[in-house]
Amino acid sequence: MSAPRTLYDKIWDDHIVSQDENGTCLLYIDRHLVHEVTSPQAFEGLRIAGRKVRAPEKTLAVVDHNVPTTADRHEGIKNEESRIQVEALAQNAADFGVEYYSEKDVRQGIVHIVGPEQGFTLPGMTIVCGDSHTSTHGAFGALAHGIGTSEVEHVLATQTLVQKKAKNMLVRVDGLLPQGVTAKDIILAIIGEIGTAGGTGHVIEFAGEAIRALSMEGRMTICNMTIEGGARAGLIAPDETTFDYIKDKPRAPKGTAWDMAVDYWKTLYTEEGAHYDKVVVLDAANLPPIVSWGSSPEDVVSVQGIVPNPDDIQDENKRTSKQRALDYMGLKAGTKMTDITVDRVFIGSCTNGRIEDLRAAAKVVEGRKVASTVSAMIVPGSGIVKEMAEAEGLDVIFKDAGFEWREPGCSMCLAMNDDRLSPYERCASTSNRNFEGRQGYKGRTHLVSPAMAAAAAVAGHFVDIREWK
Ligand SMILES: CC(C)[C@H](C(=O)O)[C@@H](O)C(=O)O
Ligand code: SF4
Repeated sequence: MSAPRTLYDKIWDDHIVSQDENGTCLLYIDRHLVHEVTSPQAFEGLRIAGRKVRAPEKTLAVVDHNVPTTADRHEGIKNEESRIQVEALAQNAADFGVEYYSEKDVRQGIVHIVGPEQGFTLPGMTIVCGDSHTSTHGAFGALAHGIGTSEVEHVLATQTLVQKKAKNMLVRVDGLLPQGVTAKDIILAIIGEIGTAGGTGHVIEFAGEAIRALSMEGRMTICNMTIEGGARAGLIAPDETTFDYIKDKPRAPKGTAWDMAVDYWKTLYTEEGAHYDKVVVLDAANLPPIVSWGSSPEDVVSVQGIVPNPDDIQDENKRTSKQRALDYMGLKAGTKMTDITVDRVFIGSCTNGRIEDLRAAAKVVEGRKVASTVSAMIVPGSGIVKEMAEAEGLDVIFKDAGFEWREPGCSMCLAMNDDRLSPYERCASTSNRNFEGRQGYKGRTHLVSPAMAAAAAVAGHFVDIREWK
């Protein structure tokens, strides 16, 4: 009998085209997502070599990073650099016969929100994109990770990728989340515990009662940020929640193909006794809402906590780097997190720009007003999310409260379009990265859940959402 296998082992084994003596494999790639930032040279490479895209039907292109999020974008993109990148993708998609969602298409949005929404992302698949947050798709029990531009070219040309297998890591989250605590808090707490290098060389499978209880949106939030914990990819075994989400999505299998697919998807779980190289266990029932205080996603504390004191750190390098983070963030050790005021609030990104995130934020702000000291914006992750939200009247709730209601895109998650922080502005953000300059030169980012961001917008400072009435 063969040794029990993990979910990762199974998907890996199912996609091996060939294998070297040193273990390097050629993997078959089921789905390739493409955006405007990391694809221009890849398409250019094909052009120069006179090659075609091997499997256009397994490739989907969408613009997200550079598109403006203001309503007037439909009249054309004013920023020259952005316009050139967006036009290049449109041209490349047309030239190579790849399906493309432009900023005028309701299906357009952040690539990692679009894939699942269209049923392009399915369990058991290998999925790549020239983007680190491709790990998001692991929520469906797909092996999904980011690749570099030369690999984008390789996948476009061959529909395969050269890979070495990573190790297996398990993160088990037991118990159930308390009221007000979300998937975002789980993943921030995990990264706080394992550090940004904690998952290096591993694929993390998330399991346990708390993960099972999450919606697909919550699972995507968790897998999205796996990459911030250093792992190659994140995985969650598919179950009824997954199948319910996928059913009837535009590209999902239909009829008997659906039944056959579900039968296969049900085999995608880790077998009893399978080996993990590393195991981390967390208790969801004791988790508080989390806020990041520094310039790394591992710099996190409970909203009831204080800004930590770097002097307490033994390791000199670490002490210096955390002191630098405090200086950058303009914070003093010992400050209560709830005393920190914010200037901006950004609700969106591939971490938290889905319908459930907007519902959670709307629930918090309904009938209230954004503080006069705060400027706040909601950026739906896709045109479909925007449409759904508007059908439910969420846009009205947000606009009445004083939020800006924008068009879909990466927006202020990264300073690659017009949405950005000014120097020293402090932002409660539902995105995934808080590096120096991430949201704009000298901007200060605090990572939080959508409900926490919404509450900060109203209060003007961080508040414990568990006490929100
Ligand atoms: C621009 C892109 C290559 C980048 C990534 O790979 O993640 C971006 O999406 C990000 O979040 O920093
Ligand atoms: S929303 Fe942010 S993290 Fe996601 S793909 Fe866009 S820039 Fe990257």
